[in-house]
Amino acid sequence: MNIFLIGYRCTGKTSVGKALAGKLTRPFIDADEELVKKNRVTISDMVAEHGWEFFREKERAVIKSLCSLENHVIATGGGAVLNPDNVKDMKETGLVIWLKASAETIHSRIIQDIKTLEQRPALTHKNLMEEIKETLELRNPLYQYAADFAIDTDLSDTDEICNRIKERL
Ligand SMILES: Nc1ncnc2c1ncn2[C@@H]1O[C@H](COP(=O)(O)OP(=O)(O)O)[C@@H](O)[C@H]1O
Ligand SMILES: O=C(O)C1=C[C@@H](OP(=O)(O)O)[C@@H](O)[C@H](O)C1
Ligand SMILES: [Mg+2]
Repeated sequence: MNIFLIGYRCTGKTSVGKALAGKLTRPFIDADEELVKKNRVTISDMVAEHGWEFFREKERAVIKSLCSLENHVIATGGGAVLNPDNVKDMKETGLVIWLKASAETIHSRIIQDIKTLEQRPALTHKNLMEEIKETLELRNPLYQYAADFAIDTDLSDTDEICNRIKERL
């Protein structure tokens, strides 16, 4: 079984995934890193040039191929659950863990993370806090449906989050 990490931007899927894979001595793969390597373009440039629909098609291709792996820890991008085929494949081939955080926590991590510029182009025309709240409201039912269980990340560091995940495995 693979372990898939899902959740909104900056809930820690990439950082927790890496650390968890280390602790479980399993290989780690980040779907966004794969997409960038395969297409040789940053997410921001891809979306600026071709739009979100194009990005979602590339993301689907990556997730589909990662679902054929075994025993990997796989960090997805925050919007992977928008495609029901991704959700179906992840549920069939692994355990799906939802990392959660409040809109305030997400906002503060997004504006502080150096990778935001290349990796997290705006999803809407709203200001960042409104975008987060509105998008969370739309996506929360999708994360909920996809996930086997959820972990709150607001008050814990990566190490604590890994330990809490390990307790649930
Ligand atoms: N539990 C946490 N506590 C504090 N900062 C965190 C935590 N998890 C992630 N971060 C920070 O948030 C930013 C985004 O983390 P990342 O792992 O890339 O999230 P995601 O892959 O979900 O977008 C990084 O700057 C990271 O250091
Ligand atoms: O929430 C989203 O729609 C996205 C999240 C990003 O990944 P992270 O969740 O790792 O930031 C990246 O896949 C892309 O910018 C789209
Ligand atoms: Mg990530």
